[in-house]
Amino acid sequence: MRTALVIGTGLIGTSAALALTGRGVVVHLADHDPGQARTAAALGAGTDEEPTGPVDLAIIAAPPAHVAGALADAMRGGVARAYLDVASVKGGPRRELEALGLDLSAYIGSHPMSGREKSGPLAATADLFEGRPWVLTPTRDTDTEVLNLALELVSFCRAVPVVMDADAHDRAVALVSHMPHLVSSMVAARLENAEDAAVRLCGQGIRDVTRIAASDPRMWIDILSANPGPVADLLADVSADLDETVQALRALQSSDEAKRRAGTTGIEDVLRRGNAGQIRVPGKHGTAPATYESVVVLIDDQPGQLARIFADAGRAGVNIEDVRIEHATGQQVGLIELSVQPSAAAVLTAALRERGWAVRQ
Ligand SMILES: NC(=O)C1=CN([C@@H]2O[C@H](COP(=O)(O)OP(=O)(O)OC[C@H]3O[C@@H](n4cnc5c(N)ncnc54)[C@H](O)[C@@H]3O)[C@@H](O)[C@H]2O)C=CC1
Ligand SMILES: O=C(O)C(=O)Cc1ccc(O)cc1
Repeated sequence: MRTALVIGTGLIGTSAALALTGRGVVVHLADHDPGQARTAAALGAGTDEEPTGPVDLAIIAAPPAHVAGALADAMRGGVARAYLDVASVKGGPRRELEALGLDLSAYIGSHPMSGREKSGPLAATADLFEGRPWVLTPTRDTDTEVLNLALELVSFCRAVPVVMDADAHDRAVALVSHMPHLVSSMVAARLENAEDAAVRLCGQGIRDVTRIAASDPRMWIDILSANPGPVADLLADVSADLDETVQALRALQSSDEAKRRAGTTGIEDVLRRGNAGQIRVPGKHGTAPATYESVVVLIDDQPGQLARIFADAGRAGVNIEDVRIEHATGQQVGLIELSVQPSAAAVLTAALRERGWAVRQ
């Protein structure tokens, strides 16, 4: 990738632009508020001058509700060879684009799983995405060149590509991002009218739990509006836990010893389930790649091959955690190494063989 256009130069757009500029890519910056693009340019993220011809990759980093419109305008203007968005929700924007009747072979949805509670270019950093998962949601229609440019972007930002189906992504982020965001807001909301004497005692625990509650509500209304069902289902589960925990705590206030014992059991249950969930949270840099298993496939170096293999993996219900592509010099074939969870390796191998792929032993 030599040239890129970032449309929406806030936290995410400017962070990607800084990373790309640092890798020698010529980056053009655009925002519906020209002041934001100017600020990003002043930070060294690129130039706010318009490109003179189509760039290699246009990155749409506007709020989710504006993604389809901004993408459609950019595609109709032919500003790039490939188009990618970074919105936190993937199913809705794709369906909006489909409804607009655009040719989506030059488009790929994506979502860097890294961000901050702050917005705007001044909060941006070149290393924001380092070591973090960056979800790509190619479909069978995605051109291989477009997928390759997206992989290049992820690699330039030193993130880890994870290939997923758009709706599976939306269910996953409901669990690991959207529902926790609301819970964080609800905990923080308890502090609004609390006494100063109490708030002064806040320690690291409540800082951790409430950090993301400082985010811009307008952005989160957009995100939650695009993923309401999965988030509501998860919050209903949290709500059931809350009801049981309230009952257990009330039982602890009882004068009846048996009830108090039941209360202790109830509290212990939620705390132990919390321990069991917490140990599954990967460290900042995700699960170590060493825990993945590789499935290696020989592919023809032809348009659409990569997108097809990812779509077949998605259909088999397997998430690709990482990809490495090796092109055999002078030959029309390449080797693609798909890293997956160990439990998924056999499933993926069988599913790909069934669909005619040359999976290596
Ligand atoms: N904030 C976070 O932690 C993360 C956000 N995202 C996604 O990244 C995207 C951008 O989010 P942030 O950078 O946090 O927001 P931000 O508020 O920092 O920046 C958004 C920028 O887009 C501009 N904009 C709005 N509508 C536009 C349009 N139609 N055309 C051009 N520019 C437009 C705004 O002026 C603003 O400068 C969103 O889709 C969000 O879901 C993804 C991962 C993390
Ligand atoms: O600040 C944090 O820890 C986040 O998790 C931020 C975040 C916000 C929105 C996303 O779509 C992804 C990440």
